[in-house]
Amino acid sequence: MTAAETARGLLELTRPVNVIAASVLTCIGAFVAGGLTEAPVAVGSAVAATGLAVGAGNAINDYFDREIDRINQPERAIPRGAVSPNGALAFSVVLFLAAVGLSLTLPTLAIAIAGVNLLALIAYTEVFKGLPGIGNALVAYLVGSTFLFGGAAVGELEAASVLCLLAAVATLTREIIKDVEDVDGDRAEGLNTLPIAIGERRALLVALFLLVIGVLASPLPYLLEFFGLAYLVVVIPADLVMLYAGMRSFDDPTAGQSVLKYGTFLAALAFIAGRVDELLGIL
Ligand SMILES: CC(C)=CCC/C(C)=C/CC/C(C)=C/CC/C(C)=C/COC[C@H](O)COP(=O)(O)O
Ligand SMILES: CC(C)=CCC/C(C)=C/CC/C(C)=C/CC/C(C)=C/COP(=O)(O)OP(=O)(O)O
Ligand SMILES: [Mg+2]
Repeated sequence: MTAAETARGLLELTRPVNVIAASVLTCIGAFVAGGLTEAPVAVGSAVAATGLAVGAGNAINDYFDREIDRINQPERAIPRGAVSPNGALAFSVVLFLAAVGLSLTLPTLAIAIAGVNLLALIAYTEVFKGLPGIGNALVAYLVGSTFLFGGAAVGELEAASVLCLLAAVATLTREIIKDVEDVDGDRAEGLNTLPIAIGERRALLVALFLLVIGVLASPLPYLLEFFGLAYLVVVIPADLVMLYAGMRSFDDPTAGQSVLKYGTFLAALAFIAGRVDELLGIL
């Protein structure tokens, strides 16, 4: 294995798209709290801590999942041999320590959120992932908490709390669909995920029900006057993409969860557009 292949493998372990996306969510949490100009250093530290934590969480997840991934995802860095299991674990520890170091420079509430999240990321795969719905709910909380983390970094949580709930519901939906996609490897490893516990179709119905709740609640940031009209202009198409993804998952969970992921990215863009419109009065 060349150094370049190992470096590529280490980068893959972090799932850079998720690292960037989650970091943007933390930045949005600070942005809607009015913090980008008031506390730029704290926002920068929170964004960097989020990215490092997500990279660490993804790397340790692949370390613990290396046997499942030999069935479900053999092309991943550890099963294909690009990174050794111990190398992945050491890499994850370094990222976790860097996230802790940055988090300790933040206000107390942000430190508390980071502490809970970092412990949750370490415990997720070995403790919570195999519990029906519990592991999904923990990942959903972790994604939603990025908004709280960004808001806590600048001391304002009201708007961030609403975004937290919307992101958590959409993530919970996607996590359930992903478990339907992974049912073979998870069953081989003895994991009692939601689709294994209640059946794949019922799990998808639960996921779709949750998604409909989230979509129906999605106008709240506009109705509560956190965001301007531009938010609705962008979030309504995002809602339609997410609903399509939820329904597509019944015949193709792989396609459904992938389309849903990009629907949530469009929803995150709606948060940005809504806040900019609120500040500048564009629409
Ligand atoms: C209804 C409404 C308006 C919902 C808001 C949706 C929203 C903005 C959700 C945020 C989703 C997002 C951009 C998450 C960041 C990326 C991330 C860390 C996702 C969690 O990853 C866990 C996942 O299991 C990893 O699998 P994969 O993505 O396939 O690598
Ligand atoms: C704000 C701070 C300090 C931290 C935030 C941490 C965040 C946003 C975490 C996002 C969720 C995340 C990265 C969870 C890690 C575990 C993980 C990758 C769960 C999904 O993995 P599996 O259930 O094994 O499914 P796959 O490995 O097939 O994707
Ligand atoms: Mg995994």
